[in-house]
Amino acid sequence: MEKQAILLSSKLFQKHRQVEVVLNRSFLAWKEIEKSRKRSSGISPISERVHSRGVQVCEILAVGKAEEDNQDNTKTRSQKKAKQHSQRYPHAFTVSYVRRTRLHQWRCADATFHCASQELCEQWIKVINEQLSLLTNRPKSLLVYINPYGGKQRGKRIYEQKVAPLFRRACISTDVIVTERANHARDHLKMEANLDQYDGVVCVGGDGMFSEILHGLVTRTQTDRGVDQNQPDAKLVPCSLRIGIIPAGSTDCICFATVGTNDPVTSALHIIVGDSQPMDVCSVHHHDIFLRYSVSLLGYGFYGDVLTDSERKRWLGPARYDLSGVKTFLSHNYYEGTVSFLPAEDTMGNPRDKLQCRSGCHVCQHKPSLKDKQWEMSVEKEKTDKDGSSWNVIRGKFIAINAASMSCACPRSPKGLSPSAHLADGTTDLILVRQCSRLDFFRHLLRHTNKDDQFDHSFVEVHRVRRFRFHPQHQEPVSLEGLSESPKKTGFQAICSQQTGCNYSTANSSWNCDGEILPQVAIQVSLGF
Ligand SMILES: Nc1ncnc2c1ncn2[C@@H]1O[C@H](COP(=O)(O)OP(=O)(O)OP(=O)(O)O)[C@@H](O)[C@H]1O
Repeated sequence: MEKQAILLSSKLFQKHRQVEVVLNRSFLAWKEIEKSRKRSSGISPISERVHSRGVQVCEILAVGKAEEDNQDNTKTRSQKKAKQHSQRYPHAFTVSYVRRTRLHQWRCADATFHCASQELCEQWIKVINEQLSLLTNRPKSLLVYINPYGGKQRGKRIYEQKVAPLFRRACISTDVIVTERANHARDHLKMEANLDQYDGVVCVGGDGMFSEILHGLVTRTQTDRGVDQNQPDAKLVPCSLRIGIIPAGSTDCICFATVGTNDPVTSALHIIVGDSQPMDVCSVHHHDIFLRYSVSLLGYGFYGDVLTDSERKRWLGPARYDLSGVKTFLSHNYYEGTVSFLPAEDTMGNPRDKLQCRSGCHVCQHKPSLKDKQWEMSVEKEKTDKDGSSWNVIRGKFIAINAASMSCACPRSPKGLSPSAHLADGTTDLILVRQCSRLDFFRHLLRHTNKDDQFDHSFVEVHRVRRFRFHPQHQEPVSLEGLSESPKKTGFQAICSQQTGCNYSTANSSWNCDGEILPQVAIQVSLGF
């Protein structure tokens, strides 16, 4: 590897120990040199034990003058020594940086260095700041939406106590909006927010809140660029702003699948250092009318029923999912319909290859370009128009039909619904669970929590697809009014019961679209970007 030129190197003090601190363009390293006498075979040579530490410049959050420590906390001998040193060398700077702890968790650590002179201290601060200013992917200004009612209703506290101090430390300016109603953030993003002044949007909440913000931002981008969302074949224009998630919901599945944990501090640090992860967005239509976007799970049958039931138990908090899960499992409903899908034949991975999608994933990086996709789309249309041969059609009775555009891992199911699903390869994993015994379905569900292959059952099949459609066997009541509006969270049954002449049939389930219930059962789904 090419050795980088040293930008600055000095002998400084960290606590009472002397350290050699070296900075190059990508790394800040400090090494402590401790002299100790070792006795061996009668002679006493002086040996040097070297402890070295370091941090990549891209993981330094901030550098600044160290705050004076006026507290009298000198109890031990080493604390006394450190205090004497800091009095002798009062000019000090603190580097705040990312420290990786257990399993994907990040913490903010501080290293304070005492300098022999004020000039040297200021030089260090200046040179490190110059290097930080070269990192152009870092946000400087963020628009933050907090859902005060998500999860255990701790969103505001989590933001103020754990996140805001880190943003301040990293000199990120923020405009904070605490939402006052459902869809407040979506509507604000769609119509009011002056997006030019921000580098990103932060969502403090759960998956439902993320979905709101995604809809606001994607819709605003399409409207500004004249894209008709009602066209299932329309190529969506990617959003220029990134969305950061501070988990404060009940499941936080999207945060868990992208970061590997649902920890607010870790997420805040990823946002500060400018990490980003592209994400596939599915558009869901009903007879050429746009319904919603989805980035994680579209689930009909089991997961649709769990959500419908759990929405009536919101007062129970996150525990509602467990209760509704057990109730739905015991009901053991299955639903008849036809699933048609266009397999993703040109993708490098498959749903059972046990490859986990991570940041910089090579499968996502080899996703076909927009140009290839446009070509593929016209071929696909020709084939479909002539004989429909490129679409696979499956009719049957299903306990669950799930489309996972990401693993959908969460603390309840660390592997997720589709452990090898990719975040940005332009596909979704379509999982069909056919009618089976309650015991078999239980075995399948159990495999989401252990190492066994959850697709290795005769009644389960999985396909990596670019598009799919579903038609229920039983006619659904039709009301096209207000379809493209976000559905209320009261469920399909409740929506129907409010409409005269609408006869809901329990022969149909409803779609759970990233934690929201869709008002229609027959849907077409295509990958958007
Ligand atoms: N001020 C508010 N009052 C009531 N509802 C709100 C408010 N702000 C946002 N919401 C709605 O609350 C719903 C749930 O929020 P959120 O996703 O943050 O929490 P959750 O449902 O507990 O978590 P998860 O989605 O991870 O299960 C969202 O659909 C969002 O539209």
